[in-house]
Amino acid sequence: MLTQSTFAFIGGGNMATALIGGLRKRGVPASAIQAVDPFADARQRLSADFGIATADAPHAGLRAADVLVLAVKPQQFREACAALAPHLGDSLVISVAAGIRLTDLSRWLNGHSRVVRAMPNTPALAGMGMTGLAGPTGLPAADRDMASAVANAVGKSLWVADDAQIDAVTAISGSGPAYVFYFIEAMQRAATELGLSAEQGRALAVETFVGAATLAGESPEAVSTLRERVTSKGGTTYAALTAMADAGMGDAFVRAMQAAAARGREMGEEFGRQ
Ligand SMILES: NC(=O)C1=CN([C@@H]2O[C@H](COP(=O)(O)OP(=O)(O)OC[C@H]3O[C@@H](n4cnc5c(N)ncnc54)[C@H](O)[C@@H]3O)[C@@H](O)[C@H]2O)C=CC1
Ligand SMILES: O=C(O)[C@@H]1CCC=N1
Repeated sequence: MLTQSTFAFIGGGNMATALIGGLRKRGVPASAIQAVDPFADARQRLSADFGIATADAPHAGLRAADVLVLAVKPQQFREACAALAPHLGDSLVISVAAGIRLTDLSRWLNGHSRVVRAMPNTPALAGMGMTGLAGPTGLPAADRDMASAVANAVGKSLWVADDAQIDAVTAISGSGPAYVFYFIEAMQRAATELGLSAEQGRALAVETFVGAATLAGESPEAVSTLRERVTSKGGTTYAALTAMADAGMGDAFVRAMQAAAARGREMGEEFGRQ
């Protein structure tokens, strides 16, 4: 499916780079991918890294793209749609922008209905992304399959029932890598305070995340069971988890993700009003 199709990216930053890398790895030829970015540095990096054609603004050649991926910042989104609209053909349009609602995306593209809202994350750069997807009712099955295939080129994906749930996906897995990095940083800091080197702390923390996440992914058991199995009565883990509970960390984490989802909804209101 992917190797028979053509792709265009509007915005050539972090997320576009991850997705283009994934498509190339899945055998999509460089000649089947193009990108638009007003910044010369971004264009130069894309042609150097992937050998794809680039342009500084939307142009008639975009009509030929089977799939158009919108990967600009939410603040730049409406303007990018306005510049794209006159050159939009019958492409499937996939937006990865946080907060931008499907109805606004479609409206800014003059009622274009082949639209999908996707929320990937930066582990996509390592081929281990997780993407949430939502589409309008009536989205053709072939478009759904194509959006899944694009997302799966950089990891795994799941569909949610409606657009609003993408704000929840954003709060959990879109922003999620930052929470993990935050935790790794704290573990690294603790390691140095406990007499290990920063490098040792990083290796211990990173491998613990990789190992625990792999175990949780492979095990049919509840994650709470896996946690309990590490926690010997009166032992070291119990001491750590008690300190975390006393500090209200579990609740604070849930509140943090609620704040992220709320900000996503707020961005939808803020940018959708325009
Ligand atoms: N970074 C992340 O962890 C994630 C980001 N996203 C979403 O992906 C989108 C892109 O984010 P990043 O790649 O991190 O941003 P980025 O800043 O790395 O890339 C955005 C690119 O868009 C270009 N650009 C600006 N105005 C443009 C226009 N009018 N037409 C075409 N290109 C234009 C910029 O020059 C830049 O290269 C955002 O909407 C963000 O919400 C989604 C999931 C995760
Ligand atoms: O922080 C943000 O708004 C974007 C969306 C998900 C990750 N980064």
